[in-house]
Amino acid sequence: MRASMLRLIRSRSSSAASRPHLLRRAYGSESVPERKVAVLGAAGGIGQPLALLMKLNPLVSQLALYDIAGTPGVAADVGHINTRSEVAGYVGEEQLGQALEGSDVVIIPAGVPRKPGMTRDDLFNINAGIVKSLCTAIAKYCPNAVVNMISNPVNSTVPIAAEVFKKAGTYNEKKLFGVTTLDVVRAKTFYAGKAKVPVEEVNVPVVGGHAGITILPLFSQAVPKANLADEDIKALTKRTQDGGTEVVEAKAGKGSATLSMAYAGALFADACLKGLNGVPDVVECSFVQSSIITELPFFASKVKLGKNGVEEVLELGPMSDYEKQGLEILIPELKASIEKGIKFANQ
Ligand SMILES: NC(=O)c1ccc[n+]([C@@H]2O[C@H](COP(=O)([O-])OP(=O)(O)OC[C@H]3O[C@@H](n4cnc5c(N)ncnc54)[C@H](O)[C@@H]3O)[C@@H](O)[C@H]2O)c1
Ligand SMILES: O=C(O)C[C@H](O)C(=O)O
Repeated sequence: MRASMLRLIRSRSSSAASRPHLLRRAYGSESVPERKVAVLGAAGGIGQPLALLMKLNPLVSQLALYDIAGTPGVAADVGHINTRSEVAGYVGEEQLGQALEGSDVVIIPAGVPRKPGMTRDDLFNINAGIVKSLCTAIAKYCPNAVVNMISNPVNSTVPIAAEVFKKAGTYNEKKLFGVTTLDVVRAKTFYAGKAKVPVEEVNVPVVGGHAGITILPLFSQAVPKANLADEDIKALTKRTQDGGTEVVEAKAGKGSATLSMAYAGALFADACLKGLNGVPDVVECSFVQSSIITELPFFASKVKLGKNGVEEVLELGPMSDYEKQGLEILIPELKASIEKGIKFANQ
């Protein structure tokens, strides 16, 4: 999201916000299409700040906030912010169809979070069913939408979504994304701190999946370059892999990452919207259907985003021996999580 653009929108009066043609002029000759974004689980720990951040995004014209409870309040609150999008709250299954209809992007942070001592896979029993029913509705009401899956365990919920869409005859592998942006956000932050480089200049690809050792940051490709010792790289890798657990333990039973996840989710949704709008060279890491990288059907890697979703899954690039070893080790665990999701969706 361009800060200058946001300032321009904010400086317009609220009456202009209800007249989209005036907002179009604010972008000069650029045509900014209407885009509907739906957030499922919008009253939750991630959902609320994510709703706020999507309300601040000038690429969004309609924001649908859905949950099983609490969304009228969240929608009324966020809806008073004088930015472009119209906000509506939807509550309960009978309003899910309305929330989804016409959506370009659906973001799913619905489901239970971890408590200390739990793995992400421990969430499977509850979250798999939630994701299955939400994806069944997506297939019915907005089969062409880009889906950003946040609900854990992402390594299994993305395959569940794919199977549900396949059964409904709506699966488009270019439009289903597991959101792994928080791993990239953490890797950037931790690397900048250790390498003592400005964090806003840092880039680090993170590949594999989104749980423990399946999270593989490629610090050998980090920019700006820094000559960190092997021990430092190992510690940074471990901290990135355990980033979620670090937050779960610090919150001591009150859930997992919500604010940093909302930031990461908003960043990834913004990249998807830019891709849909034809902005060139939008590249983010994401857990997607993948055939060129490993034998696994899904894998997180750098992905080029375009008007149809995934435009290209990019190769991993040169890796250190330590990273190659990490890649080998993660494959059996990631494979099992993917298979678990596929099996669940088909039973
Ligand atoms: N991908 C990632 O990097 C990442 C990061 C952080 C958290 N997460 C995951 O995101 C999920 C949500 O975390 P949270 O902290 O926001 O949890 P939360 O409990 O605070 O919020 C979850 C929300 O989902 C709603 N919900 C439950 N069932 C629903 C359904 N059938 N339809 C719609 N909404 C439903 C709940 O009412 C609640 O408001 C968890 O599974 C968590 O593990 C993923
Ligand atoms: O760790 C969790 O359970 C939530 C999330 O996957 C995270 O990485 O913070």
